[in-house]
Amino acid sequence: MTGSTMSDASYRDAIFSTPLDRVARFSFDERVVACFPDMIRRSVPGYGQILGMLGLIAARHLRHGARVYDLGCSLGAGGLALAGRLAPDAFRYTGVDLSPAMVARARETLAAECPGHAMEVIEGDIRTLEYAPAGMIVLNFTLQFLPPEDREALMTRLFAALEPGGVLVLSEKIRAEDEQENAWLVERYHDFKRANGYSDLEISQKRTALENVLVPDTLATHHARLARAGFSRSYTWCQLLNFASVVAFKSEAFKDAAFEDAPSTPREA
Ligand SMILES: Nc1ncnc2c1ncn2[C@@H]1O[C@H](C[S@+](CC[C@H]([NH3+])C(=O)[O-])CC(=O)[O-])[C@@H](O)[C@H]1O
Ligand SMILES: O=C(O)C(=O)Cc1ccccc1
Repeated sequence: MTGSTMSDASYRDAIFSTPLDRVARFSFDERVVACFPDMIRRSVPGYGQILGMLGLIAARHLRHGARVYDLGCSLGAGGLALAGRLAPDAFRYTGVDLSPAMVARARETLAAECPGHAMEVIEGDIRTLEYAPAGMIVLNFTLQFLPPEDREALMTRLFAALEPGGVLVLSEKIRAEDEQENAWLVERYHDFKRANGYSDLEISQKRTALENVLVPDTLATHHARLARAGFSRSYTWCQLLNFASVVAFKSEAFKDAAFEDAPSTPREA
């Protein structure tokens, strides 16, 4: 490989910059992959900070050598962040993504950037994947793209896959319960995008493309769903405008119980 690896190739996001007769549903195709690092950094407040915290959360909560799933890993940014913080024997990374274009690029990037670390990327649907036991599961802006009716079943399966004492990190675009508060957050979010160089046309066309594709929940909905899935505790540790990140813990108390017997009702830590 010469000075610049394939993984460095990222273009400025101009996908919605020209007027479109018909705005198609947003999808993670080749065009999005080509500009994805620029798109996500200019579009998600706190994205870099949340990635940076993954290593710190893992350092505190991950059993040495345990598996980390990064679900909807896109280009493997979560894996890069963890490998930058943790020793090669501290964890085994499994990224999963449905988009073949994302998976191909993620594999190249992680192979080039994380020598010595155990990094794999699976092309698949996180709703149907057979999960191995894991010490940490990351969903960084992925659950929001699943049909709302599929979200609870996934969280229940992830709870079952987590080892006792394991941690889940769930980052999401959120909706505020109160309509006025929500409108204020969305307006300031559009200001944030404008300040990051997006035009009104880009903001409005992307908004149309994301309708019924990215469906945000409220934080209350997330916490209640996590509790129903079995998580003993969940905390919102980060919120910037209408983007937030939550950690949820599987109690050590499950150590004495068979994995399959984990109850679907919440328990105290
Ligand atoms: N059912 C599914 N199964 C697997 N993958 C899926 C599914 N649905 C969507 N995806 C994948 O979830 C990812 C969401 S992006 C995650 C950013 C990353 N986590 C990051 O930290 O850079 C978030 C965003 O673009 O706002 C895409 O790569 C989809 O292909
Ligand atoms: O751009 C938006 O409006 C978002 O909600 C964030 C985002 C970032 C990358 C892909 C899709 C949505």
